[in-house]
Amino acid sequence: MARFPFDIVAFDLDGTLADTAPDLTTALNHSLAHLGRPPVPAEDVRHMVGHGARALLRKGLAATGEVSETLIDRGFPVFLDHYTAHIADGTRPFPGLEAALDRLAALDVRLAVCTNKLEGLARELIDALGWRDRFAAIIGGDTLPVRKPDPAPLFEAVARAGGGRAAYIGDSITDTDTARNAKIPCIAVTFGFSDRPADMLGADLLIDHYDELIPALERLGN
Ligand SMILES: O=C(O)COP(=O)(O)O
Ligand SMILES: [Mg+2]
Repeated sequence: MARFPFDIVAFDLDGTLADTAPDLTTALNHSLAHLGRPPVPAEDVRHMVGHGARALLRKGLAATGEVSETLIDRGFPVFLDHYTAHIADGTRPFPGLEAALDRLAALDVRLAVCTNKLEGLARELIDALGWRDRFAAIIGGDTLPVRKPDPAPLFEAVARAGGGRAAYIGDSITDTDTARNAKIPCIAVTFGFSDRPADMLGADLLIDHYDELIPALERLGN
């Protein structure tokens, strides 16, 4: 049998590995309520995720009134406290994900996470989902001085996972831009948080379900 074409598969986190929208929505609305703002519907919050927690709060404020750095500074610790305490209450892996990760591990493929979530939150979530041993590297939005779509975090994830031929899996334009900037092949999931259709993201391939991941990687690498 031909060797699997990738040594490392790196994944975005929110909207790619897990549907984190329920807990992000609850924490965002908790911090908005603290600032006297009405809640934002979960369906809108999905499209606000991908640039980190402060950006999420900024978008939540913009959707409900004025935005200022003072308000963000006041709301941010409230958001973080709530989110940390409830990080996996309603967050679930996307269907078929864990079976696909098992199959990749059995093929000796190393796995990494490259997210714009704060690294500490990403690690908390990965632990809470029982995934600590699955990932050889976890790079967050604050791990380096730059974050996605700068290619450096993805390069760092690949390097910390031991280096080699890599592919990146994501759900947003930030992810496909990151992969293009890094010249790393990219698969976009169609079930994530993107507000634009997945076929507009410029990914090399799309998958509608994690059952399609391994065949897609084989096609991408050959
Ligand atoms: O917005 C965030 O907190 C991170 O989102 P990401 O995991 O899709 O990079
Ligand atoms: Mg994402």
